[in-house]
Amino acid sequence: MAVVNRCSRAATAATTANATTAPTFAYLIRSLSPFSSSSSTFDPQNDLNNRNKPAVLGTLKRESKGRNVQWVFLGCPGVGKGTYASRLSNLLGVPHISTGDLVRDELASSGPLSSQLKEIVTQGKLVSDEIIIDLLSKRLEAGEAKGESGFILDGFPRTVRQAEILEGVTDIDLVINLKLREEALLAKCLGRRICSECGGNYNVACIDIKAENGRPGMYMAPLPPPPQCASKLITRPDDTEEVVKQRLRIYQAMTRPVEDFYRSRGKLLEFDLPGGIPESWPKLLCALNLEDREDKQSAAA
Ligand SMILES: Nc1ncnc2c1ncn2[C@@H]1O[C@H](COP(=O)(O)OP(=O)(O)O)[C@@H](O)[C@H]1O
Repeated sequence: MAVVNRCSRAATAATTANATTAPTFAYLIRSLSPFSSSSSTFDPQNDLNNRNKPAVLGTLKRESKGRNVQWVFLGCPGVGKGTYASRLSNLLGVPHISTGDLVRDELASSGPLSSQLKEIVTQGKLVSDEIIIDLLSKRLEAGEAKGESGFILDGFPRTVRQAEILEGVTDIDLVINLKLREEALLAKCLGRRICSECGGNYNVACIDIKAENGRPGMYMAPLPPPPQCASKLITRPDDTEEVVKQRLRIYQAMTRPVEDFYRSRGKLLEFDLPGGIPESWPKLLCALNLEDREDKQSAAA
């Protein structure tokens, strides 16, 4: 995918050379104990003037200090964090790091943590901050060794403590808070399918919410697998109705406060998904002042 910087704001960080390194394992672990307080970049005047707009979109150049973007995706289970984080990662050339994927990789590896994690994940609970930071640190460290810089985090931070630890070790430029109507979230989770062979993500749910009481309708087409994956689809064990409802409750209790954490620092970009990918992707790019030339060309073809 080709990226064009339309207004020189969000994309600036993506196109400049690497100047700082990703947080390292040692940094993150050191910050765990004793518990470190956050290094706030809160600017009350800026925040007051930009109630609905993250200050960071206007000041990204200064905050990014010439390195690749360090963005975070927030949002309820099923909202589509993985889909949009992965698209942006391709567009901006930075790694998409999903802590959910790290947990699932660890589960699949049958390592020492595996059985402990299985119990937690299948109950829809959160893994401890210590374990998740350990997994994330190892992933960042491996990426650093390969020359990666910047990241789009998906699924981290999920608690205020995780956000504070992250804040203590590196600057997050922007936090994209994806939002979707509640009635669509459960259906989207239950419709998720993964190809057991290639790892591709699909969704068999067709969301068709009718307009009602002045509220507009919403349509999200399924994302069907290609024929070669159709017979190899699996469902995540934590995508059952009972577990998804539990994950949604935990999101409200543990992760909702993370939105306030970043809102108060002027870093939160609220994005209401208007529908499926064809509608939402161009609007998200527009909100980020980015343009996907290849996407436009293929749409025009
Ligand atoms: N930052 C985190 N902190 C604690 N647990 C996590 C974190 N990220 C992932 N997990 C664990 O992995 C599971 C799957 O995460 P993820 O794929 O991000 O799911 P979701 O679809 O709920 O966003 C979570 O329910 C939780 O058990």
